[in-house]
Amino acid sequence: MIDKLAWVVVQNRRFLATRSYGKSQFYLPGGKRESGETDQQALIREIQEELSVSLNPESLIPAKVFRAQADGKPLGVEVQLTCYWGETTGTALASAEIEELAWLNSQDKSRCSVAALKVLDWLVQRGLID
Ligand SMILES: Nc1nc2c([nH]c(=O)n2[C@H]2C[C@H](O)[C@@H](COP(=O)(O)OP(=O)(O)OP(=O)(O)O)O2)c(=O)[nH]1
Repeated sequence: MIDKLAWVVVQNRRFLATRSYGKSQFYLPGGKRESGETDQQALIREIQEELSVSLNPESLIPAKVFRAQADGKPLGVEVQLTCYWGETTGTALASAEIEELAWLNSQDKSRCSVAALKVLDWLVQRGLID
Protein backbone atom coordinates (compact mmCIF):
# COMPACT_ATOMS: atom_id res chain seq x y z
CA MET A 1 0.00 0.00 0.00
CA ILE A 2 1.33 3.42 -1.01
CA ASP A 3 0.63 5.94 1.73
CA LYS A 4 0.17 9.52 0.55
CA LEU A 5 -1.10 12.84 1.80
CA ALA A 6 -3.30 14.95 -0.41
CA TRP A 7 -4.73 18.46 -0.42
CA VAL A 8 -8.40 18.95 -1.24
CA VAL A 9 -9.42 22.41 -2.31
CA VAL A 10 -12.65 23.53 -3.94
CA GLN A 11 -13.20 26.79 -5.77
CA ASN A 12 -16.18 27.77 -7.87
CA ARG A 13 -17.64 24.26 -7.37
CA ARG A 14 -14.56 22.52 -8.83
CA PHE A 15 -11.62 20.80 -7.12
CA LEU A 16 -7.96 21.19 -7.90
CA ALA A 17 -6.22 18.28 -9.60
CA THR A 18 -2.76 17.84 -11.08
CA ARG A 19 -1.28 15.78 -13.89
CA SER A 20 2.40 14.83 -13.82
CA TYR A 21 4.66 14.66 -16.87
CA GLY A 22 4.31 11.29 -18.56
CA LYS A 23 0.94 10.49 -16.92
CA SER A 24 -2.49 10.72 -18.46
CA GLN A 25 -4.72 10.78 -15.37
CA PHE A 26 -5.25 13.66 -12.96
CA TYR A 27 -4.46 13.20 -9.24
CA LEU A 28 -5.09 15.05 -6.03
CA PRO A 29 -1.91 17.04 -5.35
CA GLY A 30 0.31 15.70 -2.58
CA GLY A 31 2.82 12.98 -1.89
CA LYS A 32 4.57 10.70 0.53
CA ARG A 33 5.95 11.51 3.96
CA GLU A 34 9.71 11.61 4.37
CA SER A 35 11.15 10.05 7.52
CA GLY A 36 10.38 12.05 10.63
CA GLU A 37 7.81 14.30 8.98
CA THR A 38 4.35 14.88 10.35
CA ASP A 39 1.43 14.77 7.93
CA GLN A 40 1.27 18.55 8.06
CA GLN A 41 4.98 19.02 7.30
CA ALA A 42 4.92 16.51 4.45
CA LEU A 43 1.82 17.97 2.85
CA ILE A 44 3.09 21.56 3.09
CA ARG A 45 6.42 20.48 1.49
CA GLU A 46 4.76 18.53 -1.31
CA ILE A 47 2.31 21.31 -2.14
CA GLN A 48 5.12 23.87 -2.17
CA GLU A 49 7.07 21.63 -4.59
CA GLU A 50 4.18 20.77 -6.88
CA LEU A 51 2.25 24.03 -6.90
CA SER A 52 4.59 26.77 -5.59
CA VAL A 53 2.17 27.83 -2.86
CA SER A 54 2.38 27.66 0.93
CA LEU A 55 -0.37 25.93 2.82
CA ASN A 56 -1.09 27.66 6.10
CA PRO A 57 -0.36 25.02 8.78
CA GLU A 58 -3.15 26.33 11.04
CA SER A 59 -5.67 25.87 8.25
CA LEU A 60 -5.08 22.14 7.73
CA ILE A 61 -8.13 20.09 8.69
CA PRO A 62 -8.48 16.32 8.12
CA ALA A 63 -11.02 15.66 5.37
CA LYS A 64 -11.18 11.91 4.71
CA VAL A 65 -9.00 8.90 3.87
CA PHE A 66 -9.51 7.19 0.50
CA ARG A 67 -8.05 3.94 -0.78
CA ALA A 68 -8.00 2.73 -4.38
CA GLN A 69 -5.99 0.93 -7.03
CA ALA A 70 -2.85 3.03 -7.66
CA ASP A 71 -2.63 4.45 -11.18
CA GLY A 72 0.04 2.78 -13.29
CA LYS A 73 0.85 0.14 -10.67
CA PRO A 74 0.23 -3.63 -10.87
CA LEU A 75 -3.32 -4.73 -10.11
CA GLY A 76 -3.86 -4.92 -6.34
CA VAL A 77 -1.35 -2.19 -5.46
CA GLU A 78 -3.36 0.43 -3.64
CA VAL A 79 -2.76 4.05 -2.83
CA GLN A 80 -4.14 5.53 0.37
CA LEU A 81 -4.81 9.25 0.22
CA THR A 82 -5.06 10.94 3.60
CA CYS A 83 -6.75 14.15 2.55
CA TYR A 84 -6.71 17.53 4.25
CA TRP A 85 -8.55 20.75 3.62
CA GLY A 86 -6.27 23.76 3.73
CA GLU A 87 -5.87 27.39 2.77
CA THR A 88 -3.02 29.01 0.90
CA THR A 89 -2.06 32.51 0.07
CA GLY A 90 -1.15 32.90 -3.56
CA THR A 91 -2.09 31.12 -6.72
CA ALA A 92 -1.22 27.50 -7.48
CA LEU A 93 1.08 27.06 -10.49
CA ALA A 94 2.23 23.79 -12.07
CA SER A 95 5.80 23.21 -10.83
CA ALA A 96 8.43 20.42 -10.58
CA GLU A 97 6.94 17.17 -11.92
CA ILE A 98 3.51 18.70 -12.55
CA GLU A 99 2.74 19.38 -16.20
CA GLU A 100 -0.81 20.58 -15.81
CA LEU A 101 -3.27 21.85 -13.22
CA ALA A 102 -7.03 21.64 -13.67
CA TRP A 103 -10.17 22.52 -11.75
CA LEU A 104 -12.45 19.50 -12.25
CA ASN A 105 -16.05 18.55 -11.65
CA SER A 106 -18.13 15.44 -12.41
CA GLN A 107 -17.91 16.05 -16.14
CA ASP A 108 -14.24 15.13 -15.82
CA LYS A 109 -14.55 11.65 -14.28
CA SER A 110 -12.70 9.99 -17.15
CA ARG A 111 -9.66 12.23 -16.53
CA CYS A 112 -9.24 11.10 -12.90
CA SER A 113 -7.26 8.27 -11.30
CA VAL A 114 -9.47 5.81 -9.42
CA ALA A 115 -8.45 7.45 -6.13
CA ALA A 116 -9.15 10.95 -7.45
CA LEU A 117 -12.52 9.70 -8.69
CA LYS A 118 -13.40 8.59 -5.15
CA VAL A 119 -12.59 12.08 -3.92
CA LEU A 120 -14.68 13.56 -6.74
CA ASP A 121 -17.69 11.37 -5.83
CA TRP A 122 -17.36 12.33 -2.17
CA LEU A 123 -17.28 16.05 -3.04
CA VAL A 124 -20.40 15.60 -5.17
CA GLN A 125 -22.15 13.75 -2.28
CA ARG A 126 -21.25 16.61 0.03
CA GLY A 127 -22.75 19.08 -2.43
CA LEU A 128 -19.46 20.93 -2.92
CA ILE A 129 -18.94 20.36 -6.64
CA ASP A 130 -21.30 19.70 -9.51
N1 LIG B 1 -0.96 12.06 -5.02
C1 LIG B 1 -1.77 11.20 -5.64
N2 LIG B 1 -1.32 10.00 -6.07
C2 LIG B 1 -2.19 9.20 -6.69
C3 LIG B 1 -3.53 9.59 -6.90
N3 LIG B 1 -4.18 8.60 -7.57
C4 LIG B 1 -3.29 7.60 -7.76
O1 LIG B 1 -3.51 6.54 -8.32
N4 LIG B 1 -2.08 7.97 -7.23
C5 LIG B 1 -0.95 7.06 -7.31
C6 LIG B 1 -0.09 7.19 -8.53
C7 LIG B 1 1.04 6.27 -8.19
O2 LIG B 1 0.74 4.97 -8.67
C8 LIG B 1 0.95 6.21 -6.68
C9 LIG B 1 2.18 6.48 -5.97
O3 LIG B 1 2.69 7.71 -6.32
P1 LIG B 1 4.22 7.81 -6.44
O4 LIG B 1 4.58 9.25 -6.53
O5 LIG B 1 4.88 6.99 -5.42
O6 LIG B 1 4.36 7.02 -7.76
P2 LIG B 1 5.25 7.28 -8.94
O7 LIG B 1 5.34 5.97 -9.62
O8 LIG B 1 4.76 8.45 -9.71
O9 LIG B 1 6.55 7.73 -8.18
P3 LIG B 1 7.94 7.09 -8.28
O10 LIG B 1 7.73 5.65 -7.91
O11 LIG B 1 8.30 7.37 -9.70
O12 LIG B 1 8.66 7.92 -7.26
O13 LIG B 1 -0.05 7.12 -6.29
C10 LIG B 1 -3.97 10.85 -6.44
O14 LIG B 1 -5.11 11.27 -6.60
N5 LIG B 1 -3.04 11.62 -5.82
